[in-house]
Amino acid sequence: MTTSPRKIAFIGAGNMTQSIVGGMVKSGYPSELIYVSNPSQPKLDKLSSELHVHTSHNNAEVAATADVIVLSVKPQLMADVCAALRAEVPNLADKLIVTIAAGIRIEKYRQYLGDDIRMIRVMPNTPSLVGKGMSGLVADDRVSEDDRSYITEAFDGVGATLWVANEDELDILGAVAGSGPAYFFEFMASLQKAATALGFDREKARQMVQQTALGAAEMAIASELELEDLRKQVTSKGGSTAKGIEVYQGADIDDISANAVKAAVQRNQEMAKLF
Ligand SMILES: NC(=O)C1=CN([C@@H]2O[C@H](COP(=O)(O)OP(=O)(O)OC[C@H]3O[C@@H](n4cnc5c(N)ncnc54)[C@H](O)[C@@H]3O)[C@@H](O)[C@H]2O)C=CC1
Ligand SMILES: O=C(O)[C@@H]1CCC=N1
Repeated sequence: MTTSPRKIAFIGAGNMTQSIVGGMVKSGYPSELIYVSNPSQPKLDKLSSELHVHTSHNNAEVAATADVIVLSVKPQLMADVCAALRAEVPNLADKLIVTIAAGIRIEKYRQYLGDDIRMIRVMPNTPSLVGKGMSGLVADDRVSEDDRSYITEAFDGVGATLWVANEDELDILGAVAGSGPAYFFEFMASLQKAATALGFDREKARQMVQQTALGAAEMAIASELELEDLRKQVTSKGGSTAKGIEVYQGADIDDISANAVKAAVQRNQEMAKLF
């Protein structure tokens, strides 16, 4: 790391923490500087045996030890978890507080943790586990340049980072990239089912789908062409792809994606009010 190493504590060891911590350790973040707390033991066992990070059942203990606290519990638990941290951890204002929870606004965390906290909201996604994450970030105006560089570097280690202008944009980024892996897996599973329905076994169907998804994503990254033009390169006039694409366009795939993203943004906004 080019920024000074810091002790970082994850509160909650669920899917997203496992992905981020796994990716961070793989990218060279020192595991002895990573702390994770969770109520149940099995997830902690996996983290300590495979990644050699510190683990605990005690949120306040790991939070007190760390310079950076990453709040990684479900939004509906956030108020209670923060209340306990506020009661039990001294000098919260001296630490950088990061949250990966969807929806909940920085203003709300000030109510939960104190008006003097400094905070960064990160919206990551699960491909962080394999170093291909996409994380959106937004900070309050108390966060220093060094804090920004530190957290950018930590999340660059597990993929790409994109700073957004405000929390409304983070809700949109979350609906596209945070939730996005689920949309792609849904689509991939549907293609797998289509191939198995025509006689392929699941394994072979999966191989052809996942390799094609990887190839398409890598081509999109490598190319300066518009995505639409890359699509056209595959679609020979009078050929087979044109027939397949006609079916997707007939079902108005643009409309489906627009509605999916709007629904997810709306839920982020609801969670901001609820939790
Ligand atoms: N899963 C995803 O793809 C993404 C999730 N997020 C956000 O990440 C956060 C966590 O989500 P997931 O990891 O998917 O959820 P999860 O349910 O897999 O993990 C939450 C973890 O928190 C633990 N937990 C419950 N009560 C606790 C407490 N009092 N103290 C400490 N830990 C406690 C649970 O045992 C569980 O291991 C959520 O706020 C979500 O909005 C953000 C982006 C993507
Ligand atoms: O479904 C959720 O609420 C979280 C946020 C983005 C992905 N998972």
